[in-house]
Amino acid sequence: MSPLIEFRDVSKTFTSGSTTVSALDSIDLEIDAGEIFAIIGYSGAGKSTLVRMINALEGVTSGTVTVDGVTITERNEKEIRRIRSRIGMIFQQFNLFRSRTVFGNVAYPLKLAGWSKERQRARVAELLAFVGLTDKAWAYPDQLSGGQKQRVGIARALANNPTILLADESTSALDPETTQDVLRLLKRVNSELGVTVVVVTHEMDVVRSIADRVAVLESGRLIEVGSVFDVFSAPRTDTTRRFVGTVLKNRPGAGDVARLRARHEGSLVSVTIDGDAPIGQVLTDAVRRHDLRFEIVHGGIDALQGRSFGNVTLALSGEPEDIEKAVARLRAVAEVEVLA
Ligand SMILES: Nc1ncnc2c1ncn2[C@@H]1O[C@H](COP(=O)(O)OP(=O)(O)OP(=O)(O)O)[C@@H](O)[C@H]1O
Repeated sequence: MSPLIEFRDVSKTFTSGSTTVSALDSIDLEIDAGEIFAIIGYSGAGKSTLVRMINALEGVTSGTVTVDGVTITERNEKEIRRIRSRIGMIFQQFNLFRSRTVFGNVAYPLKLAGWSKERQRARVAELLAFVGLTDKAWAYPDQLSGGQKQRVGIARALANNPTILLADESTSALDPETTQDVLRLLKRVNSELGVTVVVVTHEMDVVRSIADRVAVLESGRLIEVGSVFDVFSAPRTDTTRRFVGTVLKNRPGAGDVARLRARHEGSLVSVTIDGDAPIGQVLTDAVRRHDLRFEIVHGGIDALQGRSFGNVTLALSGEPEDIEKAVARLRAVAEVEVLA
């Protein structure tokens, strides 16, 4: 099956006066129908530029972008408008019309598409029920909380039954609890309506909460792409490791190791937990068989896409050969590193 969204060797440069900025550099990326795909990167990495190419709000300098089999970078305005009508978008600042009610905001794209008043009413009622805002139909945006405003944004973006929803930093203006509410709603948009969702964010917690796959952008280049589990459990670049470190307790850094060494006797051993490896059982056996003691001194275990994942650092003390044997047994079930 061909991907729903495909970037082939896409580059983008912005030129103003004598300065040229490379916003995107040779991007190859595929997003499949039905997935929740996240694009993460620091400010200026090129995330917005990339996502805005999907609905042709941004053009390419070179390369091609194909959406549902149509190479939009080669199409005229009229054809682009037709494709755009199948793509919804939500924004960090919600972009609602302040002078229109919630009903008026959600009905707006339907009005533009020439729907009758009666059909508009029925569709808006359905959308407001879906996002849980039926009782706010006649409120104005200024009377709503940030989370409610984003729900209106989502209802409006869904009005024309899009196949793709683009969410550009859609929770960045919200507190953590409201963020989770909105992310749960986006998950329902994906699972109940079958909409492919592309989320742009600088927060790894958003990626962990919602995405199936993630791409990491740095200075306009795609440095990593994979399932959320794979990227979190085995990040291949320092930038990705830093992002992962913001939500998961990782292997201790150099400063942590020095501190741990000063406070604990024995060997420091870092064990990566992935799935249901019987780490506890191996440790209990080792303690029983050899004269060994252990202390858990750093780390934590979390759930990631339904699997346990994390890292714990143990201080193992006892005879060196017994520690070696215990480490060998741990190595049989997990990734283990003896910290220098
Ligand atoms: N219209 C423009 N004119 C000139 N430069 C631009 C324009 N749009 C983006 N850029 C530059 O392109 C680079 C990528 O910007 P982009 O907004 O895509 O990054 P981002 O990862 O979305 O960042 P942020 O999280 O801060 O929004 C930046 O260096 C930015 O300054």
